[in-house]
Amino acid sequence: MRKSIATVSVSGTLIEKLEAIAAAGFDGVEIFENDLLTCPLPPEEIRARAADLGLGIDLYQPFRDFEAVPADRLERNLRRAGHKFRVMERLGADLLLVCSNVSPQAAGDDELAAAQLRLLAERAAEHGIRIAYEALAWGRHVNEYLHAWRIVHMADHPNLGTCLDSFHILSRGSDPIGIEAIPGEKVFFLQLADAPLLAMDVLQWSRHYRCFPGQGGFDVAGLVRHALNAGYAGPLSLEVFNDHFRQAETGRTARDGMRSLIALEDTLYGAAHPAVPTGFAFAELAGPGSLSGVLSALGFARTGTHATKPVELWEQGGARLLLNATGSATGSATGSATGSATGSATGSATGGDPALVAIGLDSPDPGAAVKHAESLLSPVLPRERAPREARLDAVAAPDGTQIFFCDTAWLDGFGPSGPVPGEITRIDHVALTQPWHQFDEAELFYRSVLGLSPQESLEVPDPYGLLRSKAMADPGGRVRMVINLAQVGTEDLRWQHVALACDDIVAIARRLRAEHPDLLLPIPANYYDDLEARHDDVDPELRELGVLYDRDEHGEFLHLYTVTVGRVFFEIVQRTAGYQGYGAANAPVRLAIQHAGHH
Ligand SMILES: O=C(O)c1ccc(O)c(O)c1
Ligand SMILES: [Mg+2]
Repeated sequence: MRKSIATVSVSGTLIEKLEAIAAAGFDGVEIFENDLLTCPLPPEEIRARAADLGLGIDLYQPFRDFEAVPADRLERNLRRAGHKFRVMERLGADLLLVCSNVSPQAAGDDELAAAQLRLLAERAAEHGIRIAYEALAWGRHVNEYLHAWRIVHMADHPNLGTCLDSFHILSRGSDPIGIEAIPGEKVFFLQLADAPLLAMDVLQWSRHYRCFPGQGGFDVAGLVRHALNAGYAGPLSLEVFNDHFRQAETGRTARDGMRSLIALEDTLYGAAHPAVPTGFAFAELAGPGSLSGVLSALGFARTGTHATKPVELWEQGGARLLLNATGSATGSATGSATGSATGSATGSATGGDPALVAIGLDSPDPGAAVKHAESLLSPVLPRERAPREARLDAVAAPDGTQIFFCDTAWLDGFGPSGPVPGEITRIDHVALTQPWHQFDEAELFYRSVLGLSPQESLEVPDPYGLLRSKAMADPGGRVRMVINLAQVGTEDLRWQHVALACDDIVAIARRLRAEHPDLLLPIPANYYDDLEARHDDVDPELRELGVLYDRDEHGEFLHLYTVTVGRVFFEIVQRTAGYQGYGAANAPVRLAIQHAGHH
């Protein structure tokens, strides 16, 4: 389908926006009036630049507060519209978005609204222009899409149709099934935006928190399906007002928008994800020395050294960690030695401190997984194949973390290794703090490229700010990823952690307290006083051991944390009876203690 995007969705000047939008592969744009008014070029030149870039100008918008007004205001509104029509002719745009009137002067009179919109459509027709009437969710009288359609139907003019906007429809909780009652050819335009599910004033929600489909909580694909069923054949056009997108890198946001539409089309056409990962093969930590002591203390044993690279394999139960002694941007030793070529941020951000640089995922079909990732515009990392080295398919996540799709052959590079019995059974989850402007991009990446489904979304208080957190998991709960966004004053908080699953955390905690008392994060007595006030059946030994506790409707969660080394710390977790969360209630306690250790 034709893919478009409103210029308001990305940062930059109008020309920068057009260039980035074209580079990302879009077919067309909606030009926002503000971008035109602030552009030094005349409309004819903007038109020429767009044409040179291969972009159609699919829509010009918005035209506000037109309909259902007193006669004197109608005259002024028509005069204003006439001016816009001439601008649009110079621009080569033939569709004008008119959004429903928000003014207190508007009358709640559908017949008046229809008559005046008909008049507008007649004037527009003289210029070869069509009008798409859109119900804003906060319109004074018209704020439901079917209401806007009733007025369009009543006005009955070939140059007047409706514009559907997924945000306005879904934010009000309207059922999008009603779209199927609108003749497809009368839907002149379809705007798409997702949003996190927030309980707030709808105008503020729309103007600051919209995001690309697949980054929020709306079923945007479901709505599009209704429009297609109705016979809609126009563009899918992203229209996103977002405070972060307005500041982020233009090209990157445009590409992410394109990724979102490609993923949406995959959903629409029922393309099943070709290779959802089935488990963690490994987590790779780069940075010399200090981590091996922590791993030994946690019960890991070094079981192999890579044939050609300074990388060690450490194992315990089904958990595998790679220690990469280089700690440099050359990144993962398992597959490519040139991850930096993709613009990986990992190395430079690490600055030599231990950091998590790569995640290996057990994949039912690594080749298909990487092809799918590539179709979603993820940078595929170059592969090197040294003797005895497994060929590995990898892509870069938005923050530069390398994601490897593995079959079991990757282990061959480390020579024969036997099972290492121990208390740890496997990797439970990996948590990565994202740069502030890449959080939404990371969510879309993990959802679309890996096929993970969103779980809980939280805001966690930290002593110096607020941490936004989002969890995602595969259907079997074997691959769990948590992405965090640190909004913590001036400090660049970039912690990452690997959570390790076990079946008896009390035994592990007893041993660690006895043998490595400085390794564990100390938990305040106030925490346990409160815990005992909330639950009268919690094992009192948890207090002595510093084990944290949570429960949900399914089961219990016990966990503890190590101190942080470089950017990395470890968590040990024990889930019982299908507990699905991550101990969110305890996150503020952890953050406060971690910060205390850093000051
Ligand atoms: O926020 C607004 O005013 C606004 C304007 C035009 C639109 O298409 C829209 O969805 C919202
Ligand atoms: Mg809109």
